[in-house]
Amino acid sequence: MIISEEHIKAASVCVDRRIPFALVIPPGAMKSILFASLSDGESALEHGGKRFKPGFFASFFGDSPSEAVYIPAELTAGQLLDSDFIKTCGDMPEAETVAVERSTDFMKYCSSLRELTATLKKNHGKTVISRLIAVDSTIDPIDAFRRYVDTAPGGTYRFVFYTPATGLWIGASPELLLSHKYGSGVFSTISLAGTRKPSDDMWDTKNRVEHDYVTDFIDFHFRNHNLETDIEPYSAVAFGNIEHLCEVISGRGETDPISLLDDLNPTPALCGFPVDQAFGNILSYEMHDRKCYGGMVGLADDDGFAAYVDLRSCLVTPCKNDTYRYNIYAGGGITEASDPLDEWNEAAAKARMLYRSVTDTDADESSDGLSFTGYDEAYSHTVR
Ligand SMILES: C=C(O[C@@H]1C=C(C(=O)O)C=C[C@H]1O)C(=O)O
Repeated sequence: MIISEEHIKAASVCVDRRIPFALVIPPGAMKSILFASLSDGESALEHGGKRFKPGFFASFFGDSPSEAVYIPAELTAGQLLDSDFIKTCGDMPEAETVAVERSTDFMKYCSSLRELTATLKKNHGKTVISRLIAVDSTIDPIDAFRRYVDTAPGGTYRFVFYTPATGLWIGASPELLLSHKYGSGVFSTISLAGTRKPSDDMWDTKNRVEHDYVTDFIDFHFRNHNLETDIEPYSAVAFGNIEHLCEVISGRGETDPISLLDDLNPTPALCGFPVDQAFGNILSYEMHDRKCYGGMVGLADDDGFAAYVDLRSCLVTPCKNDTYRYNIYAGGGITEASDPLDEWNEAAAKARMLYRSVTDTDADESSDGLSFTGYDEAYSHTVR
């Protein structure tokens, strides 16, 4: 089992006692890594701001690395499972993040997207708009994470973490934002945007246009940091019943890695282009606060760091009667060529695996109007 019983129990103690923690499985890893700490609010960056401190870090959408929350590996699983030790820890603060929000309304989403596409027909560019899918479930969050890990691709960065500032998040990110070994002169990332069914053998123009905004943006910032960019040929990355258009990108040279990360975050894969226009559109047309969705999550050690985009993720809030509210966030790139129903269904397809993990139903069978209904028919029109 990728997550040991000990880590599952230790993570459950952290959830119950609101102890800041992260349980992480990096891409390709066969074992989970646990971080837990009683200290809260410490900066994730070392003095001088040029490196991350060893540990787990996460940030809100649009925040810079210096604002990231930080969890060092201070407490061991053994300590967390020692009830005498836990008694000495006292009570930790409640999460500051109240997450009991409603799912995005289909009609409002469609009218919003119609307005946005009309604006983009004039101004051009791309904006990523997300949906919120809120679902109540009696499935315990650590169990939901275990179920998600069982189904999410092994190439994803799988995480569950809690801090009072962010609340409790579960995710499986297919998107590397930046990895770097200090002093190596190599910076790695991917351009991941464009979504289709695996059965399709073509990437249509809309997907290519959406994708190229991301590649051009990364290439621009790499060059701006005097890095020599190398872009590998297009590939397809599978995520459940969809796949994404991907280019692996590396940059060679020397630059301040934290400042490069700051410039890349968020890329047009989660925000859009031009950046200011996209931020403005998100504020105007999206109907919820993204919180950590679209921010970053990552790991650092003494040698370097790897930061991923916080996506295919949800915020979990404990509710009454042993139920939990799972707020799943999922979106897609909107251009002047977007059709609202297709985009609605594409976001649903991205959320589907997580939805299944946090509930016992398949989304298609759910009767709560969260609507994955019509996915197959509508989606087949999107992807040509
Ligand atoms: C915005 C999301 O995914 C991003 C958007 C994609 C797209 O628009 O095709 C594809 C992969 C991700 O970069 C999400 O999962 O919520």
